[in-house]
Amino acid sequence: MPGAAVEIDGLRVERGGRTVLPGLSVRIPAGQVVGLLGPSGSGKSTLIRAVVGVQVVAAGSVRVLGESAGSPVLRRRIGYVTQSPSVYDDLTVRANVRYFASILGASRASVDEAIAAVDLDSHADSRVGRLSGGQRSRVSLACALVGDPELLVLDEPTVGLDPVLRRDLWDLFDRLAAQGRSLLVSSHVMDEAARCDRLLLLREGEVLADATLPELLARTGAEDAEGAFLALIDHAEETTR
Ligand SMILES: Nc1ncnc2c1ncn2[C@@H]1O[C@H](COP(=O)(O)OP(=O)(O)OP(=O)(O)O)[C@@H](O)[C@H]1O
Repeated sequence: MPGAAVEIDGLRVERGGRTVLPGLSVRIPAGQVVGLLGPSGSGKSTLIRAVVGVQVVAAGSVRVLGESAGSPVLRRRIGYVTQSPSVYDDLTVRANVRYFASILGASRASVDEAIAAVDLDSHADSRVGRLSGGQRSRVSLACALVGDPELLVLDEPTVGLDPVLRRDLWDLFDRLAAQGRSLLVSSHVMDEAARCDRLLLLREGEVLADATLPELLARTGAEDAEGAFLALIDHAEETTR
């Protein structure tokens, strides 16, 4: 197994007076696409926030690329895309990506590369406020890619995208991983599990499974990711009853 991009030990997070992550420990390998899956409210976004260093943590440690999560030196090494696109509506696609490039000290050429990577060349000079929801999320992704990050953390990047765009984005994730980058991608679209090198299934803030899809299928006897996850969740509920 390759080195770790993220190492989490005993992570406890409380939000709104509730314990959301009670004591999570996990290791996310480098150079792979790791899918973070789980029911709504299971803590995926909270875990992602802890990895990028924007979540108040009650206990435990989160190490990212060998540094403490949230450390300023990580800012240039991590690309983070939140669930709602964080881009400027009144600027063009190119101006948005250029803005992030200038913050990160990235080259002009990398602006065009990032726009091409998300297949928005033909909209580079359109104002973001005039784009569709799926196009806006791709602008966000281009802004995250432009700094050439070692770790990309993407919270539901394919929501609202049609099947062709979803496939194209997963192809892009594969290419980025093949270049040695690490990706942590949350999703609740189960067929996307098949595109991940490794899966992390959360349930109620705990890791229910941390395995490859073939391992999960072998363990549960299910035919697909959805069947495997349902079997694991049913099993977990039976044992806690
Ligand atoms: N800002 C907040 N304040 C208080 N509690 C929150 C806040 N955001 C999320 N929570 C709670 O934390 C828990 C985990 O939420 P989180 O957003 O991490 O789940 P998720 O798995 O990403 O869900 P989804 O798939 O619906 O986005 C939920 O019970 C939620 O109610």
